[in-house]
Amino acid sequence: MKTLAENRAFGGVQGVYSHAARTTGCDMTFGLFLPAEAEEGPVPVLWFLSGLTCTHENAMVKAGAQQWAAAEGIALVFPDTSPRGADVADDAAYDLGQGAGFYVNAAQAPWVPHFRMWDYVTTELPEALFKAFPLDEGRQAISGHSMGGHGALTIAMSIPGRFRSVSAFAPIAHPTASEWGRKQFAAYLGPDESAWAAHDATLLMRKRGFDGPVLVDQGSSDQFLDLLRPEALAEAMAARRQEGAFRMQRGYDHSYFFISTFMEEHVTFHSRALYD
Ligand SMILES: N[C@@H](CCC(=O)N[C@@H](CS)C(=O)NCC(=O)O)C(=O)O
Repeated sequence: MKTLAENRAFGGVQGVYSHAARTTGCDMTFGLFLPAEAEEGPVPVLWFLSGLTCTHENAMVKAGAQQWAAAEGIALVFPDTSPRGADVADDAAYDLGQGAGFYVNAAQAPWVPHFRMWDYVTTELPEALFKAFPLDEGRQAISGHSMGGHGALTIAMSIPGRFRSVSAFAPIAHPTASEWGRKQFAAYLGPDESAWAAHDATLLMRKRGFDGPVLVDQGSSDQFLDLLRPEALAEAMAARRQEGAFRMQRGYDHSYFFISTFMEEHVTFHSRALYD
């Protein structure tokens, strides 16, 4: 584990670290905010998965989460969104390849050797984090934006018991019925659509839901609404009688101005579950 930066923030430390990852076969960089309480012992942790074109850095510098996490004594993890490097496959489009890992394990060329973001985020990074930092493995929550909201929802529903709460900002809510999903699943997972269902938040909500509270915020002026398909997830939550809330926020778009506006509510939402 290499320390790239550590800055004092809100009484805690905002760090950036990198490590050689076996799942993705390349060096991976992540951000980790530790609140002051981490000096005394393990603290609860909130994962934040980012969207298309993002690195570990976007949410770390633009979401404004640290002040609220510091107030609640919660750590924040900001993973990267894909493997990276000159020898890692890429695509000219912004929504495929580097910066667009979609939190899946690729099953076909040219993505197979490196694009294993599901394994990286659910297995390898947690192992590395809980070994190296004072984080409480028994108190985890997860959130994310857009492609990262898709990642947060699908991971939370697929690993019952790991996360106490899940939230999302403008998630890609029904990727098997959207070009933000069909294109990438065809590329990474292959043409057999039966393999795609495990990575669709709406389908997972219909099938099993989440054993804990769910909070989804969506801007009504989001420029990507037709690709995100929030109504499908809202319908699935209602049909399942899922604990939680789906909120349309009038006039907000897809940007980090929207995310930072509602970040305090998301952190306190998770804090209630983490300290329950
Ligand atoms: N219009 C963008 C679409 C990508 C986009 O809006 N990405 C969102 C997540 S889906 C984001 O967080 N971008 C980085 C940022 O705003 O810092 C593009 O074509 O590059």
